[in-house]
Amino acid sequence: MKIIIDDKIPFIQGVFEPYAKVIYVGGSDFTPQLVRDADALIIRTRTKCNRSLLEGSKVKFIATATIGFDHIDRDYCASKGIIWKNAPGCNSWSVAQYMAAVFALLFINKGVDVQGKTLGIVGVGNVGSKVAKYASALGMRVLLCDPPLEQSGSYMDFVSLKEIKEQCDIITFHVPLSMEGEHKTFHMVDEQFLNECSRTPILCNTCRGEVFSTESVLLALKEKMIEEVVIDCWEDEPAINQELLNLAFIATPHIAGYSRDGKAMGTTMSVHSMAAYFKLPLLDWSPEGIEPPVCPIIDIDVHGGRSALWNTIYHTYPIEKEVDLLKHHVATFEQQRGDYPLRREFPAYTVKTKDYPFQEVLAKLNFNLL
Ligand SMILES: NC(=O)C1=CN([C@@H]2O[C@H](COP(=O)(O)OP(=O)(O)OC[C@H]3O[C@@H](n4cnc5c(N)ncnc54)[C@H](O)[C@@H]3O)[C@@H](O)[C@H]2O)C=CC1
Ligand SMILES: O=C(O)C(=O)[C@H](O)COP(=O)(O)O
Repeated sequence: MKIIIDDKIPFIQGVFEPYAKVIYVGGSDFTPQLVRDADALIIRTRTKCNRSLLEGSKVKFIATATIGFDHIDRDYCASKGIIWKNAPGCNSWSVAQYMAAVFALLFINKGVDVQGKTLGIVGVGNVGSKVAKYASALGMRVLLCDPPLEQSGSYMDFVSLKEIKEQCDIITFHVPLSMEGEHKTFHMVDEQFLNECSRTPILCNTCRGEVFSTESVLLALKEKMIEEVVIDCWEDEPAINQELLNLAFIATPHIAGYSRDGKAMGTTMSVHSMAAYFKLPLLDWSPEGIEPPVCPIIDIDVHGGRSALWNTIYHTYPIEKEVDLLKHHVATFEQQRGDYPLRREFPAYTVKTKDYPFQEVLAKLNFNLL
């Protein structure tokens, strides 16, 4: 058996070597020649699995260590009997932590506390539901919009996209990229959407770049129809729009899901799906040696009030450093992703505080308490 694995997938080296010939390559270095005699590919979003890559190959199985799967041509795979698996939810807490870090930076840099503000969440799956949990814990009013889920009979309270546009101070998108159909998300945020926003909102895109029309968002920013944008996912990565980069309040290189925890889970789920498909004895494999945070104990001043809360979140994820890096060195977009520093999620931290209401919020954010 021959397996080709993206060389930026952590924890996986050595796992399949007892059972297969394994080759590690960069995500954009998968070629038709390389994959021709491979049985399986383990990839990330940087490998486009389509006819041009796969035609004539003997690939039977593709595992992507990501939530999104828009980089896989599902129709082509179905036509050739190629099975693929993504890693649903693997890094969803990481994206929720990213959004909490966005709210912390709004307070730290702009003095804006999101408490009492209305957050619209478009797409309430694995990521959106966790963002809702954190936002509620932080005192926001949360509106949920997910027509496919609503139509499927979900028990949640949903609102329409119209209500999101009318009522929200911040709107965040957690939808998959879909190019067609009733619930198409390609350029969901376009000129019409922006014209219909009543409250000059902050817009956040941590799902896929193509969900926003760059041109329309730029115009809306310049005309002050929206307050700010937070962009982690861009059209045409890594050749992103320089003007949008300059104007964005938060601009990061598609790393919202890059906590070490999320990466480890993506690898685990891919190993398990390979094990199930090829009947390998790896169904209970888990990664070893996930690095602890540099400063895992956070000691909080009892009288710190809300600023202590925001500083606690910022301690786990000083997102501003990543924004500065991207704004000053956009040419290294892919390298910044490849060399992403250690980020651990909230459960890897213990907070020492005697302040009871504060403890309650921290517990809802999944911190440990002492
Ligand atoms: N920036 C990053 O690093 C990351 C980005 N992502 C992106 O986030 C997306 C969402 O992830 P999950 O929540 O895990 O996926 P999910 O599949 O669990 O949830 C997506 C939700 O969006 C809903 N949806 C689909 N079309 C919609 C529409 N037109 N309007 C409103 N809702 C719609 C679906 O019904 C579903 O409930 C992924 O597909 C991926 O593209 C995911 C992880 C990390
Ligand atoms: O999981 C997803 O979907 C994502 O967008 C990833 O977090 C980004 O993944 P890679 O580009 O590293 O595959």
